[in-house]
Amino acid sequence: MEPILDIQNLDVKFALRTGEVTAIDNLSLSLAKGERLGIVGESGAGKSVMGFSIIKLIRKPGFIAGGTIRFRDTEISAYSEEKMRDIRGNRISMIFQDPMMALNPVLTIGTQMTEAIHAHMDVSKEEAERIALEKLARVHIPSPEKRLAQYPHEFSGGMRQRIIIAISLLTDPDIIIADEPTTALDVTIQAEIMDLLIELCDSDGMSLILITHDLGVVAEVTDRIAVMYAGRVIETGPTQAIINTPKHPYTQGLIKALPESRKPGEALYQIPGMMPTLTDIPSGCAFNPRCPMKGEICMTKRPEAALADEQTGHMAACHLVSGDLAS
Ligand SMILES: Nc1ncnc2c1ncn2[C@@H]1O[C@H](COP(=O)(O)OP(=O)(O)OP(=O)(O)O)[C@@H](O)[C@H]1O
Repeated sequence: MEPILDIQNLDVKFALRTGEVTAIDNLSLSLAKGERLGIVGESGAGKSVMGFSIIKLIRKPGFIAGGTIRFRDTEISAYSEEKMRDIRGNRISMIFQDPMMALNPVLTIGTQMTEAIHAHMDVSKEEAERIALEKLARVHIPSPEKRLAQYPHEFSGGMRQRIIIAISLLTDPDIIIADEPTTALDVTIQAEIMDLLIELCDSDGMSLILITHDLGVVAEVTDRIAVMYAGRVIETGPTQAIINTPKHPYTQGLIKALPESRKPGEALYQIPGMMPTLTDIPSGCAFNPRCPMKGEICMTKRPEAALADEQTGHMAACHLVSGDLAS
């Protein structure tokens, strides 16, 4: 299927006083229409920087140093800031962990929604209100007419996130990038918001990029997963393949660390060590200091993505998968 978003060889760097560091390293990913893609990895893997790069919201000292980003059949990586505003918050929306950050506490929900509509669409006040009501109903907010006149503090955390999703839907976007959208919410509300995102993708043909450190959540929600480590995608494939037959020792560790993998009476597993900082990425495979299966070659040669399953496109950047290291 023709991808709606296609990222090729993306490099993002930060110009620090001590020199340039690479936050996203030669990343390639594509997203099909209606597809739900999960981006997982521990803190510092580069998930958020990747999400911001897609909508070109990388601020100094960060910059996109190379690669291409195609949205539909247009290359948007070369777009000016002005042209990008037609895409951002319009065709591609991004939502974050804390809905309060995105809402103005002194304006009613109705005002914020209609302002967002007028920023992208030339419609009357009445039409803007109609769209706002329709989207609030779309995200299952009860009594939307009454809710339009209320302020953000009058809503619960879960309801505020629904409002953010409603705002992100105002322009019927093609893609929603959701960066840890439920991390601040309790588990039941988290599941409701995830169900809502699935419903919106299924019914409206919208695509979703779900960024989270929680492999358990992406397993429930996504069709495909990309696992990131130190700015690279180290494994990608259909969700079931990643969960059931992970190939990269890092992904295997993430799965072992899931609460549901714990056996009764055992302590919760933790991958030893930490994600490297950008100024200190090990040579060879960046995961080598933490890898239980490393060999000589892992210390010196960086593994390229190798196909683990041709049919599904399951790939892993590991010398075990390429056959350079005997398992
Ligand atoms: N403005 C910045 N200046 C320098 N380094 C930055 C900046 N923003 C992010 N980084 C670095 O880029 C790397 C990737 O950060 P990013 O926020 O994308 O990670 P993440 O996987 O989303 O983690 P988390 O789950 O904690 O949000 C980190 O090492 C981070 O320190």
